[in-house]
Amino acid sequence: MENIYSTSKVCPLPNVTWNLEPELSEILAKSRSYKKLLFAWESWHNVSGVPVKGYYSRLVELSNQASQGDGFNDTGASWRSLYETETFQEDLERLYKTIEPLYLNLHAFVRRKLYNIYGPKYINLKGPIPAHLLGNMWAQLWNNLYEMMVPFPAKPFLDVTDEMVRQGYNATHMFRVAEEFFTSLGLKEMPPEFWEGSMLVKPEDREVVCHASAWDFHNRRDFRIKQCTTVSMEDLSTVHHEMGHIQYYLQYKDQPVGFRDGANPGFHEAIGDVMSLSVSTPKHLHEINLLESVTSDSESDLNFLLKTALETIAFLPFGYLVDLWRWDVFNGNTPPEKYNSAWWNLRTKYQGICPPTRRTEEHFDAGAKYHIPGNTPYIRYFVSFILRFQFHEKLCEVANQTGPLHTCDIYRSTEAGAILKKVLEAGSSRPWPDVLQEAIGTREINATSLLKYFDPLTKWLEEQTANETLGWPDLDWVPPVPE
Ligand SMILES: O=C(CCC(O)(O)[C@H](Cc1ccccc1)NC(=O)c1ccccc1)N[C@@H](Cc1c[nH]c2ccccc12)C(=O)O
Ligand SMILES: [Zn+2]
Repeated sequence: MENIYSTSKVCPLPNVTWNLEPELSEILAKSRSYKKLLFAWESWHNVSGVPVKGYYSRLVELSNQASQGDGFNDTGASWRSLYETETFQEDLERLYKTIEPLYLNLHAFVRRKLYNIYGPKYINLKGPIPAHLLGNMWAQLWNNLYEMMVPFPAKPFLDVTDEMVRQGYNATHMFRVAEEFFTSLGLKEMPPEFWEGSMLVKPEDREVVCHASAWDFHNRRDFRIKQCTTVSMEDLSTVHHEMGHIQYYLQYKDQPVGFRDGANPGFHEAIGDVMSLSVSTPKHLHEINLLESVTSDSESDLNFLLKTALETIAFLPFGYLVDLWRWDVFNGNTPPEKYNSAWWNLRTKYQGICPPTRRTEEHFDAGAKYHIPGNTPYIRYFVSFILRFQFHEKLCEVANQTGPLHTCDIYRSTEAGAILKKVLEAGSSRPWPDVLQEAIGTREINATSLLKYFDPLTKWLEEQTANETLGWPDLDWVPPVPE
């Protein structure tokens, strides 16, 4: 299934082939042509999803057998057990409810902006947003819409992709920049084996799994990243994300092998992204010469907060629903003949999006997202996106970063690095609530820090959407298919 996903191609013309990376992702990110976006979206979902459906239902059977052999009811139960919390699913629902109001405001704001671009034919101001218009193949990150909805365009533009290209950035340099951020905190540098063994760009001569990943070879020396890096700000974030995994590996490499894991899977996913919260600030981008001028006033702050919300708040419903769908598949509530309707029910219920064209049970749209054919759990990202802000708040405090949380940059703070180092070297040797308590003074994962971070934006978004319909009461609306 991973091979089908990684080698699927769309051929719009006889001698033109589009892979997911980079061609199709770039179209979803940059095109504003409704029809071109629809072609790319529908082609990818058909070519990558449909062929894996049969294999997937077989994987569910085999995986459940293995999990039952381990004493679990099904694979979903096995995956959830890693969080060692009896009330895990209730905790998640409560977490989601605390951030849902902010998501609804962001959704209404973005829908109105898309209405101004695509018009009433394709955007229903009381309905879900067509899934192919959000700048990302899965509508999971909306950062590529930022340039179309900058609140105060007169301020410096915060996506530094063009500047990175202009300065001749390449993949290796992006990884060096990320490494330098980690070492500035007193954390470890990448060992020589990392630079020798990693695959940082898509090779010309062979098919590879382009979905980024970080690997521990369990010999306490070899740690590698495989990433088809392109020069963009979005990929700079992924570089930090992957290097966060390597830093965790490096810090816990002397633990017994059974403890060489994150305190829980959400911890492993959060480390690199905590760095990104500092790196993406205008102040930091200016410091590393990617942003010519930096203005610190409330309008610039709102520009930055909106961009960050498009990369984090927008993700939360998707981060939540993927395993809501999968847990029901593993426990039998969702049989193969309901895979696609169950997927789209959740996609509309939580994300407020709809398929841009009719989807049937002939299709398997969950299979068009790496982690399904790759059989990689997903709730870890939802947990990490919340946890990231709790770490950020604490690290900013110890870094003596006064001022609003969203302007904080922990760069060069060895005090902040020391807090993180203790978390990382513990690996999974102690229960995660103990590790969290020792690091930031609370035993629970909660959205308080996240809501505090976005507070200025929340108020502004509420004003902006005062006359909008929040949510998508026209639940069953779908856009017309363009002639
Ligand atoms: O999938 C990834 C990054 C890939 C990974 O680093 O999480 C990778 C996935 C993977 C797992 C297992 C086999 C192959 C790939 N996970 C790891 O490399 C990894 C490393 C150590 C421990 C656990 C996982 N991100 C998710 C969520 C995400 C989207 N945008 C983001 C921005 C920042 C952080 C995460 C995301 C996604 O793309 O949908
Ligand atoms: Zn990851």
